[in-house]
Amino acid sequence: MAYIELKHVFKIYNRGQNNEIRANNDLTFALNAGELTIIVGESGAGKSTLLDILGGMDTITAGSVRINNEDISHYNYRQLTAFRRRAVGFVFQFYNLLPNLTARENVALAAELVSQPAAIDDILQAVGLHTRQNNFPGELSGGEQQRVAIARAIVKNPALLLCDEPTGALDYHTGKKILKLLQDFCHSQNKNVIIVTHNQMIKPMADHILELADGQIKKDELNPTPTPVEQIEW
Ligand SMILES: Nc1ncnc2c1ncn2[C@@H]1O[C@H](COP(=O)(O)OP(=O)(O)OP(=O)(O)O)[C@@H](O)[C@H]1O
Repeated sequence: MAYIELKHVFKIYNRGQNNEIRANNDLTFALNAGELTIIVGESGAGKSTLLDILGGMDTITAGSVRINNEDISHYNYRQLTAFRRRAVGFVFQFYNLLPNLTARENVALAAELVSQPAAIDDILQAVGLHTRQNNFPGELSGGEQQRVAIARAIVKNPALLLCDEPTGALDYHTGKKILKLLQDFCHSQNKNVIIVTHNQMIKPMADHILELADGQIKKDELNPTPTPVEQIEW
């Protein structure tokens, strides 16, 4: 069953003017429940715009966006905020942690947003941060900070986890560990994980691959046998 369904989605900046930009230009696709999806494409292809739309952080110019049978395309600001809190976790390239809160406090704050969060101790353990939970972000390495960011996103137990270049600021080995965490979260808990990346080499880890160019879908492929992250080299 489709968990996400987009039909003829347009996101147009400066509509009708001669400098009109079609960041998303007629996107139609469906993602099944429980899929790890990788979205690749050149800079400016419209990947971040699409991720923002899927996460209810941006509105569309035309078309429809259904997520888990909710049509979010006509939601107002308040409805989108409620949708984001309830259903979506975000992981960004530069972590976006609150610097004056410890790792544990960053995660605890996110847990307060939802009615049924996961246990904070279990999540910190799962991302391997239980021994560093009382450290502030500035005292942690890039990889550790990204693990806090993932813990903060998954403690909400979101059905949909959106990741924008989650390994962009990390070295090869640390990046690989982060991707493994994301793949495990998706497959062990049957969650929907979407990763935007410039790295074409990690496509084999995905169940579903979307390639964007000039705001359009150039390829929409299913991968019935995703490769475990530890077996991928790049
Ligand atoms: N707020 C905005 N106003 C005008 N144009 C915008 C705005 N946001 C994005 N764009 C344009 O929309 C297009 C798609 O941008 P987007 O950030 O989605 O691309 P991307 O594939 O994520 O690129 P990158 O890999 O460089 O992050 C680009 O041409 C960008 O300049």
